[in-house]
Amino acid sequence: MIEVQGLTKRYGRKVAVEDLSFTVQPGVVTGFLGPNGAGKSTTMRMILGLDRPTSGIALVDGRPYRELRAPARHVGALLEARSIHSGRNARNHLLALAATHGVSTRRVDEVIDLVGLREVAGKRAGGFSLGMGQRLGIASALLADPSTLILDEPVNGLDPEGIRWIRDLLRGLAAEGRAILISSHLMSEMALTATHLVVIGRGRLIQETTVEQFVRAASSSRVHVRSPQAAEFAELLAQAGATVSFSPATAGNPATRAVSSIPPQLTISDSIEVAGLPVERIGDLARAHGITLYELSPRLASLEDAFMDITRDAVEFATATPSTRGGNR
Ligand SMILES: Nc1ncnc2c1ncn2[C@@H]1O[C@H](COP(=O)(O)OP(=O)(O)OP(=O)(O)O)[C@@H](O)[C@H]1O
Repeated sequence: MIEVQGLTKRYGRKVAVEDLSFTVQPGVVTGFLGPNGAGKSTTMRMILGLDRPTSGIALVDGRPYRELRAPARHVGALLEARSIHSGRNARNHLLALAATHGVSTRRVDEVIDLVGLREVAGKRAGGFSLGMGQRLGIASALLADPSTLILDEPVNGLDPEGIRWIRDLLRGLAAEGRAILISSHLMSEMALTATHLVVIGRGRLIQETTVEQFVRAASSSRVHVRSPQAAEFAELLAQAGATVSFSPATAGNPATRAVSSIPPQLTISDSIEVAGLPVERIGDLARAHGITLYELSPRLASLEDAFMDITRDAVEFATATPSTRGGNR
C-alpha cells in the first residue's frame, strides 16, 4: 500500500510536485495519469526513495522507503530508465539481483517463466528488444514477490500480445491483494487495466477517483435510442420533458448496412439522441407505452476524452492549433 501525504518537490525554482496526497490501495490497479511534465516520475522516484521530498511524506506499507528493512519485499518497481547490465544475460542479471535481496534461484526461474523470457534467458540483455527489456524489468520488479508494484509506462515497447499479457498479469497480481500503481499515456490501455485513477497536472492532484466515475463525470447526459417506433417514442419523450434529436444517417452508412442484424426497414429516423432524462426513465417509458427498443445506451466519453477534458488547463507543453488564416506572415 502506498500513502502519499502533502508531497512537494522543488528543483530550484521549478515546482515539480506540489502538496500531493493520494493512496494506492491493495487489491486494485491504480492508474497514474497526467500530461507530460505533470510530476508522475518525480512522485514515483520519491515513493521509491530515489529523490528526497522538499516536504511531505511518501509511505510504503506505512513506512518511508528508506526505513523499510527489506524494501524489495515491499515494493518492486519498473522505472522508465532501465539499469540493466547489457553484457549480462537475463538470468544472470536476475540471479545477481536475487543474491542482493536474498531471493532463491527457484524464484528467479519462476519469474523468468512468468514474464515469458525462458527461451532467451541465456541471451545478453544488451541485445534485447524494447519489449523484451520491459519484460526483464518486470521480472526484476516481481523478483522478491513484493506487496506493492510501481510501474512507469510498463507497456512501452510491448506488442499487442505483450500489452494483453501485462494487462492480465497486473489484474491477476492485484486480485492477489497487491497494490499496483502504473503510469501510461495509452488511455485505452489504462481504461482496460486500471480500476482506480490518480490524475495530476502541474504537480498537483486533479482527481483521485475510479475509472468509471472519472469517465461518467466527463460524459454528456445524452442517451442514444434506436427503435422502429422512434417518431412515436420521440413525442412521448418530449412530453416527459426530454429534448430529442434525430441522429444523422445510419442507414446511409454502408458499414451499418453491412450488418445483417439491422432490419432493412430501419432508416435514419430510427435513431434518436435524448437529453434531459435518465436512461432508466427512458427504458421505463418505452415499456409503459409498448415501444420496442433495439438500443438504449448512455453516451459515455472515452477515458481519453475525459482525460483531455480534465487536464486541459494543466498541460505544460500545449500544442498550438494550426491556424487556417495564416496570421503570422
Ligand atoms: N532533476 C530535475 N531537475 C529539474 N527539473 C526537473 C527534474 N526532474 C524533473 N523536473 C521537472 O519536473 C517536472 C515534472 O517532471 P516529471 O518527469 O516528474 O513529469 P512526468 O509527469 O513524469 O512527465 P512525462 O509524462 O513526460 O514522463 C517537469 O517540468 C520536469 O521538467
